[in-house]
Amino acid sequence: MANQLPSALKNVEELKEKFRVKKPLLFLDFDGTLAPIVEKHEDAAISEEMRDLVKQLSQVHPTAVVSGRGMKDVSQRVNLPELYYAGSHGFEISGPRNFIKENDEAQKVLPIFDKIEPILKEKLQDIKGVDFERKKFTLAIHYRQVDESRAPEVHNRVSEILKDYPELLKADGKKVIEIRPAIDWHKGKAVEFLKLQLGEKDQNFSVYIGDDVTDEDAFKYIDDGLGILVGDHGNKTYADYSLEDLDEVKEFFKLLLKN
Ligand SMILES: O=P(O)(O)OC[C@H]1O[C@H](O[C@H]2O[C@H](CO)[C@@H](O)[C@H](O)[C@H]2O)[C@H](O)[C@@H](O)[C@@H]1O
Repeated sequence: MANQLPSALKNVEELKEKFRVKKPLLFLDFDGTLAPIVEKHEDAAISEEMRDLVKQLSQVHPTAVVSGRGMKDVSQRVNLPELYYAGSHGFEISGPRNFIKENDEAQKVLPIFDKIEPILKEKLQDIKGVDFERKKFTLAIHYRQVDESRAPEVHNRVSEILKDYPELLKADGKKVIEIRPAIDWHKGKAVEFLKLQLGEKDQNFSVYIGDDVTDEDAFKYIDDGLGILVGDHGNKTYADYSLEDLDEVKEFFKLLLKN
């Protein structure tokens, strides 16, 4: 059981009771929550069953997907055009009827990403298995396929280069380093923004489901709802409940859909 948190499955009736008082808005992370973690980031996929459950849920409760992936990438993988999507850890947001919102301050940092990407690639080229994933507003350096003994070297080399770029900061995820604009914006703030698009002011209750340390920004930030941690990322969590894995996520969705 993740982090000794109470199980969202075992407490589902209590949660549904809360939903009767205030209408829930659902915020769902992608990798590790809707799609299983796999070796190569480009192979991640949502199952038909999970997609169908998210579709059904979104017809009952306003739903958004909040991901570290690029916005286009995650929206294509989920492939439910009726949903809102926050990509690049919330720096880019899209929604139905061509809704687009990008973080203006982060736009200014884009040329620095263009500059630093080849430098990092050159510095890390001798470490077998390092893989880059450029999103519009963030750059991921994956090391899932790097020999474990060399992972600290990847971190150290990236930190060393970033010392010259105060406009960027280094964050960690599951076997990935995420380079982000050094701006006070994250998944939690993206959720606050999305609440205004999806719900009515002060009338809703936010439910955020995620598995990674970057989801903690949302767990911490949401003050009118609850967080559900999938699995265990090994760090302190601000979530309120847990689900063990994707099978439990599906089970939880099925119970939410039951009258
Ligand atoms: O916020 P999320 O939707 O959970 O995205 C977080 C990162 O997920 C992806 O990387 C992770 O999943 C990969 C596929 O399972 C895995 O190979 C990798 O080790 C994980 O870190 C994605 O590639 C990143 O861009 C996201 O930021």
